[in-house]
Amino acid sequence: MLPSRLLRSLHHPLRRICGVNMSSSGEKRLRVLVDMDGVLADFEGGFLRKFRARFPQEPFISLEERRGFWVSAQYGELREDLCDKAISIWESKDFFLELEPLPGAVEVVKQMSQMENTDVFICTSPIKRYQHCPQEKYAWVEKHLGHDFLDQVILTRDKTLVSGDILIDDKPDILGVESSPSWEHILFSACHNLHQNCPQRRLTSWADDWRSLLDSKRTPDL
Ligand SMILES: Cc1cn([C@H]2C[C@H](OP(=O)(O)O)[C@@H](CO)O2)c(=O)[nH]c1=O
Ligand SMILES: [Mg+2]
Repeated sequence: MLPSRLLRSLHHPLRRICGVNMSSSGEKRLRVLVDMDGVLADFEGGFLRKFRARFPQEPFISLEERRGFWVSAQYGELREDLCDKAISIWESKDFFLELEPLPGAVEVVKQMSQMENTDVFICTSPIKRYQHCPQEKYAWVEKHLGHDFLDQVILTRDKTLVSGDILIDDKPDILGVESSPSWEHILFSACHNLHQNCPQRRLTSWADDWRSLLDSKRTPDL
């Protein structure tokens, strides 16, 4: 490990060679990965609204009764054919684009990305039926966060490959080919994970103290 004063005096490319992600003031930058569905965009609320509108005669699962990450799994348990009916909702055009932002989400992401020594990326998985979803995820970010924020979008089916200090995500188990991802997974509370006893630290909503959470990951200036 190089002494901090020497590190600070190094030019940017050399800092990179040393593997240290430092700002020009010499402080380490914090890289925050923020999930989209269930964290920024209200997937569960949007799904329920559209499911009930499209299948008004069918039984549905209220948000209070939701258990387990996969919506289609719980609908399939309710009645086998409801699994495919559920899937048809998020495979439809405009489903992802028309999701409402979760309370506070847009404001917090804007504030977070303006914080000193903080890089914010949206890290989201598209569904494999790709006709609408990937394009609509970009369009959602442009609509709610602005065109420039498109530089901060990472679409991947494997979040373990993305490097960061924290990943704020509502899915309790985030698995992939990398068995030791660089990020700490912060579980964002959602109707489907509220009753689960998960080992991760939680952010209960965007009204929760996300600033302290970020600060807890910042390493003091060397
Ligand atoms: C099928 C399904 C997808 N999703 C979200 C998670 C992924 O987005 P994200 O990574 O932004 O949370 C996306 C593709 O699976 O849809 C749910 O949240 N619940 C579901 O039941
Ligand atoms: Mg999610």
